[in-house]
Amino acid sequence: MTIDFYYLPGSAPCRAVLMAAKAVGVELNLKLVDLMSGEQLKPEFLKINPQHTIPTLVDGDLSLWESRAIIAYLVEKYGKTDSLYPKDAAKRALVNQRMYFDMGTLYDRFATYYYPQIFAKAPANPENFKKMEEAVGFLNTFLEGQTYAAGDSLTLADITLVATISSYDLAGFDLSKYPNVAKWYSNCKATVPGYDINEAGLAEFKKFFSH
Ligand SMILES: N[C@@H](CCC(=O)N[C@@H](CS)C(=O)NCC(=O)O)C(=O)O
Repeated sequence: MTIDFYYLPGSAPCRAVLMAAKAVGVELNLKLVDLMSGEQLKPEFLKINPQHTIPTLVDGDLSLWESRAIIAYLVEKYGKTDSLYPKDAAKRALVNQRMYFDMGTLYDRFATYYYPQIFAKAPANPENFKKMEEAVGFLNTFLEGQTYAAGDSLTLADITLVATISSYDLAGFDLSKYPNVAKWYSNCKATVPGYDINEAGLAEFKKFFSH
């Protein structure tokens, strides 16, 4: 059965899903949604996702959005093993914590600082920059003595976090001040399946930073 995936290559949460699908080995039927022309607000798309966000996945009767919910579903439904999203309660709890941190803190603070500048030509707010620095500092602490973001092997936490951290990097945020993050990021670039897809998406995302 075809799994439809509504996305844009540059979007960080879409990049996370594309990498996770690659890691799971599941094929997605890619459907571009042009946010710039407001395609997500068309009635056809609102029927699929009334919240009008991408990424959105349609698998049979299931219509699902929120990238971290999507990647958890892909592993649960199609993963040959549970290594990316362990069934063990404590291990899974740690993956979930990192994914919630990514959504509610790390990515949120990136968006709060950069998006008004990119999309509304607003001046930079130094207070919001400090919040971003604090968030990357938290990640640096979580990664102390760790090769991976949660546990001893690659999980969905690494995939979603690297989609975000690569956006920080692209925006010119200096990651070298956070040695654990820098080391982990470099390891992710070499080990996350489909990282080349993330790179290609970043090239699209870059256009917003060059205007
Ligand atoms: N927390 C969501 C964020 C989704 C999101 O905000 N997507 C943006 C693009 S990166 C979007 O679709 N914006 C269009 C809109 O909200 O109308 C996720 O991780 O999937």
